[in-house]
Amino acid sequence: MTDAIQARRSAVYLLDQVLGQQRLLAECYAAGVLERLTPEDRARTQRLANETLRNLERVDKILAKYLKKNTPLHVRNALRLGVYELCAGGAAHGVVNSMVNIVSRHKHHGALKGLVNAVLRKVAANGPDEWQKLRQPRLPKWLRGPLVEAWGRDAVAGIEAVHAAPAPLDITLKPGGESDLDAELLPTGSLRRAEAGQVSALPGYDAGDWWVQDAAAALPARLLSAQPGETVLDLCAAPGGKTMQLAAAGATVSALDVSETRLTRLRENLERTGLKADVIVGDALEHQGQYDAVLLDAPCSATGTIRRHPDLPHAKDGSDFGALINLQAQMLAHAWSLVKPGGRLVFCTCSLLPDEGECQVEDALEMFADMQVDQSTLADLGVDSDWITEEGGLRLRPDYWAERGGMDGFYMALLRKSA
Ligand SMILES: C[S@@+](CC[C@H](N)C(=O)[O-])C[C@H]1O[C@@H](n2cnc3c(N)ncnc32)[C@H](O)[C@@H]1O
Repeated sequence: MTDAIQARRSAVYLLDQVLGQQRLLAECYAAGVLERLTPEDRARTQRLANETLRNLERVDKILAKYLKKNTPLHVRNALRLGVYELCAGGAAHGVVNSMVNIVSRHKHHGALKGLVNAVLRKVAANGPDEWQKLRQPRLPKWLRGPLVEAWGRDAVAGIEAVHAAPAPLDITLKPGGESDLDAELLPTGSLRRAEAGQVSALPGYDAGDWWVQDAAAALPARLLSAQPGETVLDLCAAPGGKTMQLAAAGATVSALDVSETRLTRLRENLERTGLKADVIVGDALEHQGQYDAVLLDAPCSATGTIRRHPDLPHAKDGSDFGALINLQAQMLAHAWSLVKPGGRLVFCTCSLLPDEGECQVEDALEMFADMQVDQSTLADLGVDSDWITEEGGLRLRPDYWAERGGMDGFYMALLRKSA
């Protein structure tokens, strides 16, 4: 049994954090804000916060009719959640009572419970019909502009259409692992289930036969094609999806990340799957050594993961992207110094912005005379040839394979060093 009010109260708190404090949901979860909830209530809270944020444009359009601009954020967020639930078919009685209860307990805004009751009753009567007529939610202007410039209006509308629904559950199978998962096998080798459900209850989870990894995110390690016995450095490794692929391929893997907290999750993942890697806490820019192959999954805007993280467009405004682009260029240059002559490097980011993908590789190719793009493993990935870019990398977008459920946005390229 879930505690509906508890989950709703926690979801409103999360909305306050994202829309008031510009905190990402992942930061809230890492800080333990949902720790006291049962697994069921935690899942319900996350779903409510995610879906309200995914549909915020529609929700606010409906609320605008009934609400003054200066309504306090906490009250507005309780109403936002209420509108989402009512328009998604939630039972009016339960939704309205919960939201009135949540606002009535607020130490400053309790007096506004009557407003909440009145607005939500009107929304219960008219909201679901109005909702049907509203347009598909758009990305915010600061992000939509650059994406339209890069990919065109139709592509961006296609990306927004995929963002409108929750992502499917994609799974990477350990070689020889349990495959009785009732899932579709994608041409790229990932398994896909339409609904996530309780991941840890699926067959083979406890035995460590597989891990959750978006189909696009599974491709950089396959592009690198690590061989048994090779020394491979995974430079920004946590929480370890790619580390596990490299280790499962039989490589001798070093997994480095600057975040001790995120590395804890990487260690747990390795333990569950029985895979091995040398785990290093450190700054990628200071690491030294020589490796047969390096995988650099650089920190980025994460704009390719919005359907999984619908909070991102609301918590961010693009002001930190310039610093990330500079950091990626520095990391790529340093990572290149760690590759042995004749060795290779995969550079990748889960971004939709060419500045964090294609442009980085074009700049690096100009800077390093001993760097070439290697396309030899692209044909083995099961991707459409249209997705291969001019410089020989691979561009993936959420609207690709939309009829199958789409994929995360990603860029990746395999770079070979002269012997
Ligand atoms: C895109 S995530 C990596 C995801 C990971 N490769 C996977 O497949 O599970 C980027 C990572 O870069 C790490 N990071 C950021 N700055 C770093 C730095 N200076 N040195 C090392 N790691 C860094 C972050 O902590 C984060 O875990």
